[in-house]
Amino acid sequence: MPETAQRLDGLKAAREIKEELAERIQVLVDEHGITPGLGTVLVGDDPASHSYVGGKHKDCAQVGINSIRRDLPEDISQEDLEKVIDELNADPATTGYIVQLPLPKHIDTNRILERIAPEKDADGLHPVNLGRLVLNVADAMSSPLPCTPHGIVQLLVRNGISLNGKNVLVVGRGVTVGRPLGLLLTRRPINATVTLAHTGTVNLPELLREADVVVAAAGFPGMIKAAELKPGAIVLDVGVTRVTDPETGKTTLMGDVDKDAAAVASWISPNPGGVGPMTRAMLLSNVVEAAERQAGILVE
Ligand SMILES: Nc1nc(=O)c2c([nH]1)NC[C@@H]1CN(c3ccc(C(=O)N[C@@H](CCC(=O)O)C(=O)O)cc3)C=[N+]21
Repeated sequence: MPETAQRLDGLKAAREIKEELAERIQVLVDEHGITPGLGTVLVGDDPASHSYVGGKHKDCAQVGINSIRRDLPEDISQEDLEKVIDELNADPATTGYIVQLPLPKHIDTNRILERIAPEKDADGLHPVNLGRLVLNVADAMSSPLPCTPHGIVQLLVRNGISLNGKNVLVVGRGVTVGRPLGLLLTRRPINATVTLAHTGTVNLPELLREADVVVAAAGFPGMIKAAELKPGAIVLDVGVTRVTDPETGKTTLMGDVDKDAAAVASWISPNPGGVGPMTRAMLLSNVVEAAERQAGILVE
């Protein structure tokens, strides 16, 4: 099928955002003597997690953010991991940091995430920061936004797309994407009408037919088919699943949206090259913003 949809190019938008951040970092360094630092906490040796964390440090080097990397053994105890969190909370060189998810099964993830100092939460996933989003008081002055939802908004805005009054179907209720995205898109002035679908949803085909915008964040490769979309829909493909070909042993990344959707949609985010790079750009943005708050640049 011919591809008619315009591309929501995440690599291009992320490049623009990184250029803007590099200028703000220069101001922080020159005028305030602060070099922002991003810390990553990585437990175990999952290859996908290693590749993501490696990408984040490469991004940091490009824009002038220092990298603080804590790679820890798979069998680390809850107590020892909490000690690392406490160290990063106390380390002035670490402006913001993330704990790469998923953590091993023996670790209580929520207890770890709650221990991160909210002002150093680069993911925007600390209960205090998610709470500010629920209360609709999250802004650059006070707290970070979750990276993937914020990246999706930026990708649309930077392509001149407004969601005002549009029917947005979010497929997936995960804590990093679906749930906070619903909160973000229903704020003024974004003003979207959001439906949050999940594995318990019984009428997904009907919801898809009505949706002006579809955000697929379910983690089931190829689950959204071209024929199910409303013609002209705007499609954001967030899901990433690593699929290994049993014959060649080669691993490829697959999104939640069928490739043929590009013949039906008006706009589509490629995967890879769409929302993923935007998530990383927003992580950098959260670190720079945290440093600006610390420098007193962002005050009311
Ligand atoms: N605390 C925490 N924060 C996260 O933000 C977080 C996490 N844990 N755990 C895993 C997921 C996944 N995630 C991605 C980010 C960028 C790409 C990305 O940039 N992908 C490239 C392709 C990269 C490749 O080839 O591997 C692309 O879409 O073009 C993908 C996935 C962040 N996550």
